[in-house]
Amino acid sequence: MAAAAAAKAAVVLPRPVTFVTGNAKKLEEVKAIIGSSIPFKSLKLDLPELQGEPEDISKEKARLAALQVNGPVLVEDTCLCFNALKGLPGIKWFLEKLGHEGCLNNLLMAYEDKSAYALCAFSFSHGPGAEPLTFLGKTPGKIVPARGPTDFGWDPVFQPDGYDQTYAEMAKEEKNKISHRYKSLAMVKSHFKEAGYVFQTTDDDTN
Ligand SMILES: O=c1[nH]c(=O)c2ncn([C@@H]3O[C@H](COP(=O)(O)OP(=O)(O)OP(=O)(O)O)[C@@H](O)[C@H]3O)c2[nH]1
Ligand SMILES: [Mg+2]
Repeated sequence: MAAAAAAKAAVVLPRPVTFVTGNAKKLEEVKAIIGSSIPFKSLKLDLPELQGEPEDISKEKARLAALQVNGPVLVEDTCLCFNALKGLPGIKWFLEKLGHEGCLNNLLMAYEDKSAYALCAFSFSHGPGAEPLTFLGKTPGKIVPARGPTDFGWDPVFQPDGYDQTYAEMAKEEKNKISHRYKSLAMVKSHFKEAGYVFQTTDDDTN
């Protein structure tokens, strides 16, 4: 077969990827982890809080975001899952309504098993109508009484396995080397590297 025929044609995308999120803390971490490896900009949109399995929620978020952006998008859905509760509670309303003690500690009072995992599902869609690709990153740990700064969700009550500190107590750079988000984005970055996407940019695409 001729080399030219064997070479994979580059997929051309109409603009840089838009990372769609309504969560400023997620965005901070995503910027730090992605660095300059993927050309992206961010857009603050509050997408609907869907219910279901994390992978399905993430894909549906990507479909909705691609329609709104009319171009390639990255979204993520993150959940904190308790093994004693078969992966629940997952969703953010538990934390928002009940707080760290009420929700995440008291909920586990009846169980000896305090083990949990943080799960991040990034989805990438080429654009409206394209089937999203999903990348799952998981960090195992346990639920502990809150320790450390309280500026990001359940970080103070999640202590990753192999560490004495909660996510909240760790330096950001340390969390970003082991987190669910880091692991999921490592797969996203590999995908982009292998796919070799070519981005066409317009004047509207500057941050
Ligand atoms: O302590 C934390 N450490 C983290 O690393 C982390 N990542 C997400 N979260 C929280 O978990 C829920 C996810 O819900 P979620 O994925 O739907 O996000 P969101 O609605 O805030 O933003 P988005 O959906 O617009 O992207 C929200 O309450 C987030 O604040 C985290 N909390
Ligand atoms: Mg959300």
